[in-house]
Amino acid sequence: MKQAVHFGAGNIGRGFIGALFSQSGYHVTFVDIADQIINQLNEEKQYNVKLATDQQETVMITNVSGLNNLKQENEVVEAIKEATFLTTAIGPNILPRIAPLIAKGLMARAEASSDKLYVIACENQISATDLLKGYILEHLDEGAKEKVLANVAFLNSAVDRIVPIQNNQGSLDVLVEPYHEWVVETTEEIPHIEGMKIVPELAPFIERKLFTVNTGHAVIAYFGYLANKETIDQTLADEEIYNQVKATLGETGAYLINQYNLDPVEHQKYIDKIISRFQNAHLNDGVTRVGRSPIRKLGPEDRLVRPALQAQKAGLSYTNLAKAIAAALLFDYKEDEDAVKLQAMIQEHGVAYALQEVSGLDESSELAKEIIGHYESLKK
Ligand SMILES: NC(=O)C1=CN([C@@H]2O[C@H](COP(=O)(O)OP(=O)(O)OC[C@H]3O[C@@H](n4cnc5c(N)ncnc54)[C@H](O)[C@@H]3O)[C@@H](O)[C@H]2O)C=CC1
Ligand SMILES: O=P(O)(O)OC[C@H]1O[C@](O)(CO)[C@@H](O)[C@@H]1O
Repeated sequence: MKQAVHFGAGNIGRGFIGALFSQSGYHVTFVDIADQIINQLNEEKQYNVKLATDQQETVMITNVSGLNNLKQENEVVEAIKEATFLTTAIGPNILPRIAPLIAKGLMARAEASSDKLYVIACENQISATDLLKGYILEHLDEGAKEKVLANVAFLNSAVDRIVPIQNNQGSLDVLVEPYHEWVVETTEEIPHIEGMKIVPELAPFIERKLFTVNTGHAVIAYFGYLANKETIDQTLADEEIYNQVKATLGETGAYLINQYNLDPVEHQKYIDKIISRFQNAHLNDGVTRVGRSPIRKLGPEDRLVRPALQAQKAGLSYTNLAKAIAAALLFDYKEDEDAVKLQAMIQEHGVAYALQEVSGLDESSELAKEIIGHYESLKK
């Protein structure tokens, strides 16, 4: 049987990427540090993916097992030797931590076989696979690099499926939205995986997705949090926030249409479809999950700051994006490590310092001034 090794047996791992491999006839070895999930995967060897619809259709996912990367290094290396695909859905900040073990696996594989391996990081981050490749190469000497690179293709991708935090402690089952899109960039022929779309150039896809799905989601999460809402769909029922989301996606949309020559009517349909996905009450998706890791989300290349800077560069409006960035700076959720760190930074050094530090925005820039203005009004 064909083999896939997937790092991160969490929501996207089990609910999306691992499920597609299994449905394409692969055995999936999930690699994670969560003992409970790993043990359960090995005992039950299957789980259900449930669609968040009125009917709650269920798909059974079989041919799965698990390994703990902290305790079973050798077994992970062996699994990598046998795999056709190696994927991750673990969070961009975790990629450097798994890179040494992947490097070991790739080295052992290069010694043992010349079969091709496809490595794809499935994270909400532009060029996540390139980042992972960079971290892996740091752990290989020159000779090893050449050997490894001869038979490994590193492919960037964009992943889109909303998988909320699961309220089913002790179960491997995953509730997911019906919609999904997995776009992988390559010009070579690669083994067919159900639901994987191949494109020669990812930039328009990942920017369109990141600056519509993820920007829109972030706007809802941060304004929802400020308005004491619990979930994304509840927040969207608030007319003022709904209009704020539409206005912000109007700004990212104008940039995307201009940058990638998109058809404005088609792009508006894409925005409307995404807003309807956010309105799915079956997902019960918390604003604190979607707003998680605000330092990452306020990064210069991420879903809020990058489109604002790009819109500014193109002479387009970015005022609603600036307002959303201000709302993100007010996300003081105590259980989020990033949020706690960000609030401490703002408290100690002020918001202008945080914008410089986290988003790379100079306090004298037009964007920073506008964000700080909105920040002061929202704080009241
Ligand atoms: N949940 C969603 O709807 C979507 C998530 N994504 C992206 O997918 C990635 C994963 O997100 P989720 O599945 O939601 O997160 P999650 O928290 O459900 O899953 C992450 C998994 O990684 C594991 N993990 C953490 N540190 C590890 C380590 N050092 N070694 C091995 N395993 C480790 C955790 O135990 C957990 O099982 C993120 O980059 C996210 O942005 C992308 C699209 C949709
Ligand atoms: O996973 P991240 O990057 O923390 O962001 C939360 C996000 O997860 C998703 O639910 C799935 O893509 C996004 O739509 C949302 O913006």
